[in-house]
Amino acid sequence: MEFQAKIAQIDAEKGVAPALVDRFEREHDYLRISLTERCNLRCFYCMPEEGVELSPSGHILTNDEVVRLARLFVKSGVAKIRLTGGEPTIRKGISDIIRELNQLRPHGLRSIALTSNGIVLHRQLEQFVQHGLTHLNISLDTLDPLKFELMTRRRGHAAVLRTLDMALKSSSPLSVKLNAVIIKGLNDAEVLDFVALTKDNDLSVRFIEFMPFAGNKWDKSKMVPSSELLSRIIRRYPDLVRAPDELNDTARSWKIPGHKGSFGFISSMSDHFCASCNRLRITADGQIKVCLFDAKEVSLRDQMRNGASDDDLLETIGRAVFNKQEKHAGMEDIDVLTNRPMILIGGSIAMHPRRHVRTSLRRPVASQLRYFGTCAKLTHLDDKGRPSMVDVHSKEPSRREATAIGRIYIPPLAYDLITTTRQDDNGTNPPNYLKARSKGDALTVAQLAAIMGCKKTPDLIPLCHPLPLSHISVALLPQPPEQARNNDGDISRPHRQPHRHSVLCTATVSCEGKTGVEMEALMAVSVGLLTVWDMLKAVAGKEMEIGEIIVTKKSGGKSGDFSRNL
Ligand SMILES: Nc1nc2c(ncn2[C@@H]2O[C@H](COP(=O)(O)OP(=O)(O)OP(=O)(O)O)[C@@H](O)[C@H]2O)c(=O)[nH]1
Ligand SMILES: C[S@@+](CC[C@H](N)C(=O)[O-])C[C@H]1O[C@@H](n2cnc3c(N)ncnc32)[C@H](O)[C@@H]1O
Ligand code: SF4
Ligand code: SF4
Repeated sequence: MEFQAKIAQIDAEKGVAPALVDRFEREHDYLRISLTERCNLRCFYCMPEEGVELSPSGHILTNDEVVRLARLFVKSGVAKIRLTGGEPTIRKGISDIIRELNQLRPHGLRSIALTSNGIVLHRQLEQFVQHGLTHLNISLDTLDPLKFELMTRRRGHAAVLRTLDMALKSSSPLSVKLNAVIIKGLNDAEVLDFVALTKDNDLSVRFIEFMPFAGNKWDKSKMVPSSELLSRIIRRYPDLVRAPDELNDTARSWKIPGHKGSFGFISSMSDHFCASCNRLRITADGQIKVCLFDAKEVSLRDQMRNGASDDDLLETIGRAVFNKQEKHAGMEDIDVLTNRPMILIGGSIAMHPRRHVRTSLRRPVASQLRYFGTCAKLTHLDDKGRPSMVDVHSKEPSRREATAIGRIYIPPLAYDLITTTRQDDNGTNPPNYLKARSKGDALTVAQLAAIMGCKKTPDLIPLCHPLPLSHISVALLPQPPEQARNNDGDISRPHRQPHRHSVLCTATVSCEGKTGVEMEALMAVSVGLLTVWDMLKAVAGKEMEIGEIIVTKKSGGKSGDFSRNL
């Protein structure tokens, strides 16, 4: 035993393997494993009412696969594993999984944790603890049985309370936390009742900010910032004090002097804790997901079933970890549509039928590889993902040409100003620099700007080669709505707005060189359109819109000719 403790200590001190360290030097020693996509509740904030399409059972990791991955992660430095779901307690064999995880202690696993809704857990809790469970988080959002039914769309309040009671009385040491997702106007008035639970119980209550996931109808106005809840609690308990947080804890904790327990806030939305993030997750169907809010996933299950070695798996894990983002997007920008619902992440039911979510999430193998940069690499990144200019010294120069187009939508008044002689000003009071100018001046300025911008491309786009351009031609064509509809023909493009006035900018650039000139053509169009904006902003600023910038033709070079019909 002493020997095992020694090994555990050495393992703990050696930190995590490089594969578990990301670009921001975050060491990932906490793994969340989802054991199932199923659940016996239907919490409205976690899954859409219509449910989620479940993966076929053969796609879910087997117990052996779960344990194999757990062992690999622990040997690579993971010290804490949390079992989650769906509802992990309804997975057959969970007790065996906990027992097997317990065998990983000599390799450095210190905590075996479980997050559960507590509905059926009271039947197995004692056994789980005997098998090695050390930390239990029970989710309970309300102390009112009727509200419970409203929030979870199922019954079972009494069963959860029974589990909670049993956990608090557990004979073996068990850390018990209670998770409550707080929703404005629904359960935020119960916060003080939850805090009161900490008086006589060694319990950590955590108030969780409502987070957006596919299908959960998240709305900022339903989210109660942690700071607001804290102010309410301070009004009732002015002498509360900060409580120590565990390293990398999601919660900021507080304690009321004399209370046995504590309470805290998981402010994932208003004050994220990404800088100290040490978490990785495996979904029930065996995908590694490096961030809760990142839709990218790669299948460890498929690799295992195709005979991958532990080294192969670790390499895949390493690439995924390396590419982890610094933090999740801001509150309004989180792209919930491409992510899974929470229940499928572990810790999802989709806006779209699951099939659709699947196609965007489960990438075919080739595109997964592309994502991790092994096969079709981004040409401006080197093997380590650092920016690098492409070396073209061995390429033969050839004639290259590219055409790009783009459009700026403008209001009718602005359209009149650039297409009408200003002497007959109709009293609309245009700015001085547009007054008394003849038709087309603004567009001439934009045309010259586009040509100058094109020549500056390598100065602005870091890894673009400077090229000896032989010709730049730029045309800016004002189009009334009818004309846009008649001769443009590109109405079918998704963002096309044929009912609006616009200026279509076309740039064709050519050179005798070793690389293509599409960046130069795109730059010319972009700068031309921005200059139209600048010239018209005094009369049209808020109503203008630039878009539809695309390459329509390219010729020369090894990749051959390309043309995209308008
Ligand atoms: N942003 C973010 N929030 C997370 C993550 N994991 C869990 N959470 C939040 O924490 C809440 C509670 O999740 P739990 O399953 O109890 O896990 P935990 O809080 O990480 O557990 P501890 O190990 O006790 O810290 C979830 O509802 C989320 O709001 C994560 O990786 N990122
Ligand atoms: C997805 S559940 C899985 C484990 C288990 N079924 C449970 O409810 O505890 C894990 C945690 O995520 C929380 N959760 C689910 N949807 C959430 C959301 N939209 N915002 C914040 N937390 C959420 C739940 O309250 C729960 O505490
Ligand atoms: S939070 Fe999600 S997974 Fe957990 S009990 Fe509710 S519906 Fe089930
Ligand atoms: S949002 Fe992503 S990076 Fe931030 S704490 Fe959660 S998992 Fe970590």
